[in-house]
Amino acid sequence: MKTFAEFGLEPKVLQAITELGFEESTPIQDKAIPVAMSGKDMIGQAQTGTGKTAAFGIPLINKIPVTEDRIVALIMTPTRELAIQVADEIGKLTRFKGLRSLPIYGGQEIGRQIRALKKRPQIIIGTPGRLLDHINRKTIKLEDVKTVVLDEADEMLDMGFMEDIQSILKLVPEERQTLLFSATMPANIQKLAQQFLKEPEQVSVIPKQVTAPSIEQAYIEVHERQKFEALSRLLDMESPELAIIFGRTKRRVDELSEALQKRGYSADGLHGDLSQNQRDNVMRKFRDGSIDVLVATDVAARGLDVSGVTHVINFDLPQDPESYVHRIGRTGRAGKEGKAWTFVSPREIDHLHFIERITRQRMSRKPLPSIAEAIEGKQRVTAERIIEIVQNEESSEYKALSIQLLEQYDSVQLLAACMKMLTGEKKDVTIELTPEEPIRAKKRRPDIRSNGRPFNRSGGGGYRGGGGRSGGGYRGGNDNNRSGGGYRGGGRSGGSGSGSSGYGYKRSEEGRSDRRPRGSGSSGGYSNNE
Ligand SMILES: Nc1ncnc2c1ncn2[C@@H]1O[C@H](COP(=O)(O)OP(=O)(O)OP(=O)(O)O)[C@@H](O)[C@H]1O
Ligand SMILES: [Mg+2]
Repeated sequence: MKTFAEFGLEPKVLQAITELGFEESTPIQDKAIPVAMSGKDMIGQAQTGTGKTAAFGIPLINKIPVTEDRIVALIMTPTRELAIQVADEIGKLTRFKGLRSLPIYGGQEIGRQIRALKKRPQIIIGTPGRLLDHINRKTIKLEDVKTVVLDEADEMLDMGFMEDIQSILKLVPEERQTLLFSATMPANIQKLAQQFLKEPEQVSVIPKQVTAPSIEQAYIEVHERQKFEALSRLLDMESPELAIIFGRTKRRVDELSEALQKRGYSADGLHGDLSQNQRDNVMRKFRDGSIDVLVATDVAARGLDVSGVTHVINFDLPQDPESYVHRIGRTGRAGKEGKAWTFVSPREIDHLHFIERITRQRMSRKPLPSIAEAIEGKQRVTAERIIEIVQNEESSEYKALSIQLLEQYDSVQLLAACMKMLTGEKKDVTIELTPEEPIRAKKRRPDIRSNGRPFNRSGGGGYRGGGGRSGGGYRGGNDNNRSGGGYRGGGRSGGSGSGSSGYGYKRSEEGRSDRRPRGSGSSGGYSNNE
């Protein structure tokens, strides 16, 4: 691991990194920053939550002169939320240097974006659809772009953005640097790379398995109709700080978040059919902790970095191994620990094993949490809250009455009554979810097993072959909608337990801004929200 000072970055960029609290570079940053600074094209792959954004962001910001007043860098992301989050991180990194960056995504009023573009940002972070819209309106010109980053390139392909990306890149001068990043690199990514990258250097930090080691993975075999009960017991037993629950379809997400609310959980849903305002709100509430359960489709699977996400629950089994890897990667980020639970119906068990094979990672089989475990979990949380109040001495105004009560009643009984009140009884409402079809095991190509390389990076012969999406309803329920979504004002931030892993994630306390929603990103860059 290096300190950032060793890369030969501008002092103002270094200062911003220090401000963010990054003390050492992560392994992918170690490898990718020098390559990016050399001007070469690059394919960068590393596990979820290992700092790929800064790996491309830092060299990008370092190389743009402050005097520049044209769009010289373009970053593309598959979803709106990700565009906003990346713009926020870029904004923070350029805080002292004072470059201007702007997120451009569907769902936000275009006039507002046009006005913001008049301030001459040097860096645009956008979703392909809306970018094209601006290009067609001539409100964005790409003739001066010198660096292009495709974040989550494989997902953009999967979402059918290939043509859009082609049209966009045709307008970018050949003389440019192109960087492509993702945690997963299915073989078809080579097609994109061949077309758009020039002799790219492959930079990857993939140890044995593609999922981050900090994530504990388990599954529960459960019938479709028992899933909700299983979920509510699991939530009680585990009492996550923040949890993301993935459902297969928009309807599922709507029903599930409503059902959770009815049962008294503080949950809300996110999917591509919500208005941008709604999406904004949900993300903001989740980031600042005013809801602690986010129910989402795969629209939230990629790239989102919300600190404090301790649990990911796959209420429905994901369609493919990549989706699994990215979904569970919303936890266990920046060296923190996380837990991933996956529900699988008996008929889907083959598909689960298929995912295990491709990710080269076993999930441990767990029984359905019992009612007793659920109750115990809830009581534990109550006890922790009580102890916290005791330790912080926050209850002195209750002392006089407490003494009186203790004179009359048994102390254990009193405390038990307090705990009962605090824990709250579960609201007894019947929940009926529309059942989802089980996922059928995907047709496997014979070369997958013989080749055995998860997320083959070397082209040819790997999982998914070169052929892009397989047809026939595979990924049918996915709703990553092309126009992306909007969450204004950034607020992502992830502190890591400093030095928790000795793996390059040290982050000093000053630099942490955990779960504090930020306003307009940072002073240097401007973001779209004002
Ligand atoms: N050198 C560093 N030290 C400490 N924390 C870091 C460092 N670099 C990045 N981080 C933090 O780690 C978290 C994850 O980073 P990032 O979102 O870039 O991950 P990623 O590799 O892009 O993951 P994904 O594959 O899910 O998109 C962020 O909160 C980021 O601020
Ligand atoms: Mg990322």
